[in-house]
Amino acid sequence: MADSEQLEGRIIRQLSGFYDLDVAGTIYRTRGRGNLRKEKITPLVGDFATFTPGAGPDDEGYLLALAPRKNALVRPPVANIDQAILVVAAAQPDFSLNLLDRFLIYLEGKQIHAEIYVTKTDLVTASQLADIQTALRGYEAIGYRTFLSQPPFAAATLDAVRASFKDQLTIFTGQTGAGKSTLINHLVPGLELATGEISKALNRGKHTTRTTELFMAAGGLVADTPGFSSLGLLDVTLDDLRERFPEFNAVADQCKFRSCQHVKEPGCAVKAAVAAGTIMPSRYDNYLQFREELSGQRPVYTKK
Ligand SMILES: Nc1nc2c(ncn2[C@@H]2O[C@H](COP(=O)(O)OP(=O)(O)OP(=O)(O)O)[C@@H](O)[C@H]2O)c(=O)[nH]1
Ligand SMILES: [Zn+2]
Repeated sequence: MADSEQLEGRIIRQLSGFYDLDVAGTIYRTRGRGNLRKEKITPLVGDFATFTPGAGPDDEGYLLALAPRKNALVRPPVANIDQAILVVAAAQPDFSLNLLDRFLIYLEGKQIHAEIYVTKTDLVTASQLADIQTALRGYEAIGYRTFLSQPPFAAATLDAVRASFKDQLTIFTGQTGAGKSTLINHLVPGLELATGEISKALNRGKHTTRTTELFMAAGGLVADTPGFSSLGLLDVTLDDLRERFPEFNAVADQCKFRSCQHVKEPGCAVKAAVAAGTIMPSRYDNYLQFREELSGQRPVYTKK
C-alpha cells in the first residue's frame, strides 16, 4: 500500500491509543497522532476521519484529521449521533411527562432525533397504561415515534425499533433504572450489558477501562453504553427554549409578534393551539415551568 494513500472512515472503537475505523465494512486499526493532541481534539467513536492505512496487522496507520462534527456528547462519549431511543419507564421510576420533555428538549438542542420507548408496561394497571398511550399519541403527533410493548419486549415491537436503526447512529438515554441496558440487550443480542444496580456495581469494578463501542445492528450503528440520566438536561437559554418545541415552531409564524415568547403576548398562535387542543397542555405547562426555572425563580430539577 502506498505510503501517501489516504482513506476516509468512521471510528467505531477505541482502545488504549488505537482507533478502529470502518470503511464500507472493512475495519482498519490506526493510532492517534500528535497533531490531533496538540489541537486538543480527542477523537470519539462516531467521528468521521481521514487516515493513512498501515501495511498490515503489525503496521497500523495514523489518524490524520477529523471531519467537523454535527454534535458530540460526553456521556456516552460519541460524536455525530443521529437518533436517541429515549427510554422511559411506565413505573419504577414513575412515568413523568415533565422529565420526558426535559430529555426531548436536551436532544432537540443537540439535533438528535428522538424516539420514545416505554418499558416496564408489566408493572402498571390497564388504566395507567391507557393514560400513557394517550400521552404517546400526542408525542406521535409532534413527530416523535413511540414504542410501547405489552407484554414487554414483544418481537414485533423490537423489530420496529431495529428497523429505525438503518443508516443511523443510535444511542440510548433515559432516567437511571428506566431499563436502558435491558432494552439494548433485547435489541442487540450478543452485547450482554450488565443490568440492575447490583450487577452493574460488580461490573464497574471489573471493567474500569471500558470505553464506548459502536456495534452494527440492522444496517446502522448502535452505542453499547447508555447515556446521561437527568442531570443538566436544561442546558438551554430562556430565549432558545421555545425553539426546542417542534409543535410550537410549526405554528409560531402565525403569532402576531415575531419575537413572541408564547406567554402573555396577544395574538399568540401557540396559546391558541393549546386552547384548541392541538398542542398538548402538558407540553405547554412544562414550557412555562422550564421558563421559570431558567429565569431562576425556582430550584432546578435535581437527581434523586
Ligand atoms: N418488570 C420489569 N422490569 C424491567 C423491565 N425492563 C427493565 N427492568 C428491570 O429494571 C431494572 C433496571 O434496568 P436496567 O436495564 O439496568 O436500567 P438502566 O436504565 O440501564 O439503568 P442505569 O444504568 O442505572 O441508568 C433491572 O432490574 C431490570 O431487570 C421491564 O420491562 N419490566
Ligand atoms: Zn406566540
